[in-house]
Parts: sequence; structure tokens; C-alpha cells
Amino acid sequence: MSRSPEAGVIVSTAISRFLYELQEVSHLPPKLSARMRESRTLGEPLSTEWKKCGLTLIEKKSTFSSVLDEFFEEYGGRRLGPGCGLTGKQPADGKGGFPVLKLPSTGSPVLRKSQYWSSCSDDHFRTGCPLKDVKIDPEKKTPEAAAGAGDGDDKTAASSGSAASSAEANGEKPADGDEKAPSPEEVSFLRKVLRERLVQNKNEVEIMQKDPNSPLYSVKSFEELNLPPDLLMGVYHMGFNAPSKIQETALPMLLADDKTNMIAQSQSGTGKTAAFVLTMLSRIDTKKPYPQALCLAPTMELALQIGQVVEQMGKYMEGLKVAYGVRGNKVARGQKLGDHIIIGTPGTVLDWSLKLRVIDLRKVEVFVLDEADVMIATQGHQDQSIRIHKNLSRTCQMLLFSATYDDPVMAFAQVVVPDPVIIRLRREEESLDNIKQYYVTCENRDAKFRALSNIYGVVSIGQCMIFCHTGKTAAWLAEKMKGGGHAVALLTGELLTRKTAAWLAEKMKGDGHAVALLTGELLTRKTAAWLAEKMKGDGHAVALLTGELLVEQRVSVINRFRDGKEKVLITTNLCARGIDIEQVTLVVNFDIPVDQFGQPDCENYLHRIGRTGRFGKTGLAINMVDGPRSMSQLSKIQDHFGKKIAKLDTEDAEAIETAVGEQE
Ligand SMILES: Nc1ncnc2c1ncn2[C@@H]1O[C@H](COP(=O)(O)OP(=O)(O)OP(=O)(O)O)[C@@H](O)[C@H]1O
Repeated sequence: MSRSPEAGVIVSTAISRFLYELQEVSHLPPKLSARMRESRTLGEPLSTEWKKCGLTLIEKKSTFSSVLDEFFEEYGGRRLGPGCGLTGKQPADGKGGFPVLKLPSTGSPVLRKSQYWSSCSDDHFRTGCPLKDVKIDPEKKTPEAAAGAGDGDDKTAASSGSAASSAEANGEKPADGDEKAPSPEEVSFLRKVLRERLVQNKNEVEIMQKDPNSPLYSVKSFEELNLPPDLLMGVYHMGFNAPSKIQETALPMLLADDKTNMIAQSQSGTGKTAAFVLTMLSRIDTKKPYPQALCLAPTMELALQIGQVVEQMGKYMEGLKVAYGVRGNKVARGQKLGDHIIIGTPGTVLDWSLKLRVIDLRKVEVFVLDEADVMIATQGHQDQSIRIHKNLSRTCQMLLFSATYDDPVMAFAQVVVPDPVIIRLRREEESLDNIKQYYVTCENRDAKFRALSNIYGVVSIGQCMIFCHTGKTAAWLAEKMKGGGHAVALLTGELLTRKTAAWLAEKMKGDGHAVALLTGELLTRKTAAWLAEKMKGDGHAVALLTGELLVEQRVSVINRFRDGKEKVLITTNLCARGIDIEQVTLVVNFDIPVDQFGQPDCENYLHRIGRTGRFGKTGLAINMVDGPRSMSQLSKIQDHFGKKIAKLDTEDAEAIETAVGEQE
């Protein structure tokens, strides 16, 4: 049976997961269940994993399909087709029994092609997410497609078809799939590290509290909060003069003796982290050598960011100790942690508390769940957080913070935060009032580039952001503009293409480095990373070159642009979504923003061009239209906002001068 390593991983873990779930349905003997849990090693060949579980692969027709049907009834799945299912012998007493997997001899095409199974990733499996919670991702590619589209520059990604936009005019496949969108965790991390100051918001804080009669008060200064002097010094050390809008309302409740439980929602950058860090610090006694505050974040990077705030704000608290419950931080079973604050990700903290027992959850005074919206987007985190939460004492103060407020977040919040006060600060509306919007008609992308050059040739532009639909167009345009002498920053999901990686590997080898190049058609990023680790473990010096731009690299690109080192930032929808770069003078939609269904994306349009025209200045937005389709998309956007988008003739220098001149 031939299959790529990644296919093996996906299939094996999905099936193991399936079996793991199945024990609840068909009562596997405990010893076997335990062995199955142990056998979740990433990348083990399917057959080894099965053998470890005491399972055998057979090729006969299914005789155990009723169990399978029962399973799907219970978990809401469906049969995937003939020849793919469970088979085995049911013992006479009806108890126990070893389910045996049956795969078609052709390399399990049904499993691989099925959205259901390919949606079960290793993460679902590792984090113990119930199968019923596995979200089916219709965009998810089969391993073969992923391998083909991953980091090749001579292959185009699988097209989503309907997402086609103006990029079609270039004969290029317009799928977003040619680069990877930053995950919610990455976006959240990027925002945090890029944030330099508080986001101001003039809206009123809305409050919903359990007892509407209990008095509410807000503070206008940190002194009013009666903080211990060492903590107040820490706040000043952070450079905070007065509480932010959300802090004014939240802090008096958070710090009150009755340990109010709270769900707080406001946009990123409004001061939530500072508020809960202050609460954690105010609740701990550094003389007591055990964890008293616990904070969960969705990723290691975010946990470390929070830790930095804790360490800065707690700078004057003598003896304060912080531990990071994140992957790679090892603790010995039974060791008792003497740190006062634990910040970590749900999986590791769960292990530390319930498996290794290094934290006594009953002694935790305050429990914080940060970035709940990002947390629930990560499979498994929700369940793990709930399991941790269940072991906390009733007197523990529970706090949950989120940038959004939709139903899944609230449902989760209600489970982990009993009797909460809910506070909310609505995002200030962005408006198009200060922005002059134009469109330019161009035949193809070369014509778009010419139009852009004309604009640059006639007037001097401050900083400009250009949005393209795909990473490929962005890279092409960046090269063209560089050729024209512009200082250009390029922010896309792909840094190294396979070709570049191969070239770099050769260079490095030439310089005497031992380089194993792990990219290409067969290996996906995950398999490559796994293999690199394995090889390193075996003492090889391995450089892993894949097609992804690391978060740190993205930060550096954005920072360079913000510092004015480059005047033009060319980016894609995917990479720029949710990331604020303030104060550019010109926004160019090289391609009209569309959503995954090819419909005009008004929200994104507003967000993109809202970057210009801030601080009372007039901004300028230019949209490039290359056919009837993009024209119709733009008209819909115009109708949506009810603001005129005027035609601009970029062959007419005077017209350009008038348009740009108005903006200065
Ligand atoms: N009272 C304050 N005065 C001045 N600056 C503040 C204040 N509170 C927070 N800040 C600063 O504002 C920025 C955003 O604050 P913070 O990280 O607490 O917001 P957040 O809502 O948690 O955002 P995110 O969700 O992105 O983490 C940080 O640089 C922080 O140091």
C-alpha cells in the first residue's frame, strides 16, 4: 500500500481517534484503551500503531457495520462508502471485543478523500477533542492536494473557483490557497507585539450584572483603587497614568473583596491584559509558595507576552515568581511548584495539574481565560479549559476576556464563568467620510502596474499599502516596483518557494553547512517538521526550509514599514486581515477585496481603506478594476456604503494631481 507519509499520519490519527472514541461506544477492555491512548505517536506507520493497540488490519468485507452505524448516530457522522468501515468479532457475551479496521486495498481513497476524516487532524487527536466537535472544513485539502499546492512555485494552488476575482484577468488561478492565512492565534499574537499604545474608544462601556441594584462605580485614577504601593509602582513603571476606558469600569469590580466573576469583551488593544494582570497580582501573597493565579492563553507566544506584562507590572513585588506552563517546559511528576502565577496553554496546564500534579488547582485564587475567541477556534482547548476549571475551588475568581462576543464564545464563557458580570465596549465605527475613493480601469495586471507607475510619476506619495488577491500577484508587483526604484515591503504568507528553498539549501551546503532540504511535493509542512525533529534527534544537523513566513518575520516586515524604512507595503487579504497599520496616505486595491465565495467583501474594504484618512486628514483610496466582474463587485461596495467611487484616468496627469492634491 503506497501512501505519502502525511497521508499516513492523517489517516492513522483519524482512525486512532475514531477508535479512541469508539471505546465509549463498544466498551473496549481498559488495558486496550490505555494502550490505544499511548499509541498516539505522530507519524508512526499505521500498522505499527494498530499493532500496539492489539488491532489487526484485515481486508475482508465489513461484518461490524452496526457498530459503525451506531457510532455515527451517536456522533453525527456518516458512512463514507462501501469498503471502509469497522469490522471485527463481537464476543459472545456482548462485552468488549476488538474492533478491527478494514481499509480498501487501494490505499484507503475513501478515507483520504473524505472531508470528515481529513478534517480530523493530529491536533484533534492529541488534545482529546471529541470527534463530534471536529469541525468539517470544506476547504481542507486532501493530503495529496496539500502536498501539491504547499510550497511549489511552479504549481498553482487548487482553485476555490468561486473565489475568483479580478486576478482572473491575469490568467492566474485566484485561489487564496497559494498561501496560508495566518491563524487566529498568529493574528492575535501579531496584534499584541505590534501594539504600541492603547486603542482609544469613545463608546460607553455596557454592563450587565447579576444584581442590577448593586452600586456600580468607576475610577478615573489608579490611586483610587487602593493598590498596595509595590503594585502601584509597577503600574507607573508601565507608563500608565490613568485607567483605560474598560479598566475604569472593570478594575473596581475585579479588585473588590467579593471576587466578582467577569466576562469582558472589547477590541484588542483596549487594556484587557493590563486589567487582568493587575487583578492576578493583587490576589497573590508572595510569602505563600504555591500557585495562586492561573492564566490560560491559546498559544505559547501569547502566554509569554502576558508573562512579560506580569513581570513588568510585578517588578516591585518582592519574591514574585512566574512559571510558564507551555510545551517544552518540563516538570517532574509530584514536584510542587513554588511559583505564584502560572501562565500557560490549556494542554500543558492540564497535564501539570491533573496528570503530573505539580499544581494544586484548589488553591488557585484567580483563574483567567484570555483570548477566549481564539481559544475556542483551537480544537481541544475548550474541553481542556473546562476540565481545568472543574477542578478549581468554588471561591476562585473566574475571568474571561475576548475580543469578540459571538454565540460560541458566550456559550463557552457561561460554562467557565458562573454568575458573571458582563462588560462590553463596542468597537468604534470606522467611516469612509474622510476618504476620497476612485477607481481605475485596466485591462490586466501590467496595465494596473502602469497606472500605479503613472500615479507615482506625477505626485509624491507618503506611505502606501497595496492589497493583492494572491501572494503570487503581490510578489510579482513587489519585484516590478523594486525594479522601478521603490522601497517595497512584501507581506505574504510565503517567504520561500520550493525553488528558493532549494537554491538556499545549495548555497548553505556550499558554505559547508550540513543541510537536509525538506520541502517538495510529497512532504507537507507538518511531516517535514516532524521529520526534521526526528533527524535532529538522531544527531543530524537539519535546516528546515518550508514555505511559510514566520510570525517573527511578519512582525519585522510590518515594523520596517511602520518605521518608514519602506514606503510601500504590498500585501494580501489574508496576511493583512485584522492587523492594524496606522496612518498611510494611499491605499490601493490592486484587486477588489472578495470573500471566499467571490462576493465583494465590504467589511474588509472598509478595514483596508480605513487605514488612510485618520486624524482628520483626507485619505485616498484607488481601486483597480480589470473587467465587468470586478466592476460589478466594486459597484456593490459603492452601493453598500452609499459613497461615490469616482473614475480616475491615470493617463491624465492633471486628473491625478487633482485627486491626490485634494488629499494633501
Ligand atoms: N491604562 C493604560 N494607560 C496607558 N497604556 C495602557 C493602559 N492599559 C494598557 N495600556 C497599553 O495599551 C496597549 C494595549 O493594552 P493591552 O495589551 O492590555 O490590551 P488588550 O485589550 O489586552 O489587547 P490584546 O487583546 O491585543 O492583548 C499595551 O501597549 C498596554 O501597555
